[in-house]
Amino acid sequence: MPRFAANLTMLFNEHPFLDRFTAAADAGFEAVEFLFPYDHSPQQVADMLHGRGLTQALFNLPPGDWAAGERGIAGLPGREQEFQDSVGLALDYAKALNCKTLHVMSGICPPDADRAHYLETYAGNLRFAAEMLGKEGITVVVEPLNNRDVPNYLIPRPADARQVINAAGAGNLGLQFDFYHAQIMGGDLSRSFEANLDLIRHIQIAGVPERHEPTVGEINYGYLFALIDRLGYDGWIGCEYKPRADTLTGLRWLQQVGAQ
Ligand SMILES: O=C(O)[C@@H](O)C(=O)CO
Ligand SMILES: [Mg+2]
Repeated sequence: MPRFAANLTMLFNEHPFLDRFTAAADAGFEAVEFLFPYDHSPQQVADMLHGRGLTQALFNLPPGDWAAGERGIAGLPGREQEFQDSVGLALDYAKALNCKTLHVMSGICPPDADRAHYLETYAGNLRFAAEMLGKEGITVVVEPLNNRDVPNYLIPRPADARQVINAAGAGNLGLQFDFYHAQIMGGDLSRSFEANLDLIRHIQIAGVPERHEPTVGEINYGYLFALIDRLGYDGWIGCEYKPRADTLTGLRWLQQVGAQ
């Protein structure tokens, strides 16, 4: 059965961020992930993580001005210096958390912009990040985001991620395969997962369409978990969903798919 990591951005929101580590450990998780740790010092976050013997599966580089609608800056022409500085900041956290997988968000490409130029920019910045972070044994991942939740995201489909990873051409670049986004962008999940297995370094899950518990909605995760095992993926699977009610009650889905 796959190994699940609690996404602390979405789960355990009953607690302040730093208390979610304890809540996840108490619920039986051995690993966590989250979007951004930057409101707290690396030491504060590391103390909570290591205090409960948890593994940090993944987090994201700074995304630019999130409140203003930015969803990453790595594909935005003219933001290269800011991006390079953000790699250094993320590295400080990754070292403190002993985190070996970091997600670099591409950003949004306005409909009237030169998409090829954005893709070139993203590939160049991914190359930079992969080289700098690779010295610490870190893998850099690209995640396609569906264009209903994030209109005009530069990388909406696994095929777009594959293209830019190939263009960047570094061995420590990979794909973050979020079944929620992949389903919304066309589905065919089993075949798409298998076709991209060579690049997949992290997985995330949620129900579709509401992004609630994996057992709520149109995706048959019991089938997919068996497939994931059969194909030999042994990395973490991030539980990145919005609980319908409280987090602990919602975690009954783990029993329903035979995971615990
Ligand atoms: O799927 C998501 O939304 C996240 O994994 C992410 O990193 C961007 O918001
Ligand atoms: Mg995701």
